[in-house]
Amino acid sequence: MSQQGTGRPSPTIGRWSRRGVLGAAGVGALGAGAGVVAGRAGASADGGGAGELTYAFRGAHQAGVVTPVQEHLHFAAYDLVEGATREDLIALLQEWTAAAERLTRGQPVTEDGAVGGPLLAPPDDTGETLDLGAHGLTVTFGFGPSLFTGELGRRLGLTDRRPAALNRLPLFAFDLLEEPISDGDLCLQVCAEDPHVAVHAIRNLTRIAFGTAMIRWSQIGFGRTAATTRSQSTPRNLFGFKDGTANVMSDETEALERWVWVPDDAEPAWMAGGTYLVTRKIMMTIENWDRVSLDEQQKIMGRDKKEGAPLSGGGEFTEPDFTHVGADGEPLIPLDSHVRLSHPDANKGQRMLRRSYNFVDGNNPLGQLSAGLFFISFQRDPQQFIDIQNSLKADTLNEYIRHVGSALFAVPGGIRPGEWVGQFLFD
Ligand SMILES: C=CC1=C(C)c2cc3[nH]c(cc4nc(cc5[nH]c(cc1n2)c(C)c5CCC(=O)O)C(CCC(=O)O)=C4C)c(C)c3C=C
Ligand SMILES: [Fe+2]
Repeated sequence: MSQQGTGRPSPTIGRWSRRGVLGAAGVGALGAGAGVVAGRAGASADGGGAGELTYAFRGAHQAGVVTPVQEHLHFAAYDLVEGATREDLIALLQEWTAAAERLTRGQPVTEDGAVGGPLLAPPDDTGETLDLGAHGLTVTFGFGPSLFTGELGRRLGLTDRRPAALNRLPLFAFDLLEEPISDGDLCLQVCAEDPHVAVHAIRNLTRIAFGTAMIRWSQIGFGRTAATTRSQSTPRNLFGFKDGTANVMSDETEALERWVWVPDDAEPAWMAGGTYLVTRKIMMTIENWDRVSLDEQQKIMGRDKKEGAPLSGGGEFTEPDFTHVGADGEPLIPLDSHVRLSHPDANKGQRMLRRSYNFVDGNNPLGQLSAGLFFISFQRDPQQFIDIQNSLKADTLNEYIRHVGSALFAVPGGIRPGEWVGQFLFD
């Protein structure tokens, strides 16, 4: 059985159409390679389950952007090691492509895998997910600004390939960034319905990178805090509020073209069909939040806690009405509320696709949970994030959160059979 997970992206998007290779026959042949087609191939002994869910690795766009948001995340940013060459990077991207494609099918990283190789050599695959299946695994590749700049950019011959929009994110008001958990030359966003599967993917892809790139920072996330299809329920973040209600959804074709996917005629050409990925590690002082009254919590968010409805009235999906005032003459959705300040009305109409996760990294010495939101957004131009984040300067939510990590990556478009992720960067 196979199912169409979401609307299939237009086959005329990006690099795919530019090279003019997609006639009607081509589209048909690529149907299952559009990056968002989900399948449950075969049936397991126990009648099947989430383990069999797969998303196509190849398609007009990389998987892991509009794909229905999975429950688990393992995100890793990498730096190239001292002396790594252009050839090393190309070889790494080719190996990562081959391994990631196999993993997303529920297979080990190579044909020999965990148990099929020589007895006297370490196995190619670490083996801890041998019996688990794909669990809807996606692997999304990104390139950081530092890959294109300075001595590294020159050594890799990539200085003139940097998209003008790919710069380190600026320092925002209230930022308390920690350098070791910010930025990076490369990134892999791995999402799956099973945490073991996500961690296994990062573990094995990192192992493949040995000698060329090493992890700079990484983040495990649980419990998606966004939806990308209306068929998914809206999840809640660690402040207990529904998060993702007004997200750009995978069937909003026009909005995706306008706000998420880099267009066909954009510069540089290798970014056609791609997007820009922002990560922000945001600590949430949940112990302080938990001492705030329900009324105040709702005013800070601008939505009610139970339904996620805007404080101006209606249900979860009713558009907020920022003109409504209460008996006291004050706006029902406060001027400094998160929803008012992040809304397109306050941001020149701009939107973004959010794909964030909750995290708890143990606790601090005061016995408080080191909890927060690993914010991930995808946008056609990083300026969308920059504008919205600047607008959040006046947000009352800032009293309860602290941005400690920040990164921007260029996510190249999807690939066809025989190609490898990032190939057109090196043309
Ligand atoms: C710069 C972008 C954003 C950051 C950083 C951010 C942090 C953040 N958000 C919440 C909780 C909620 N956010 C909600 C909506 C919302 N947030 C952003 C952007 C950022 N949030 C946008 C663009 C939107 C949508 C605005 C709109 O179009 O109406 C909501 C409401 C429900 C929803 O629509 O998702 C909640 C709740 C937290 C806790 C947080 C930092 C920890
Ligand atoms: Fe938000």
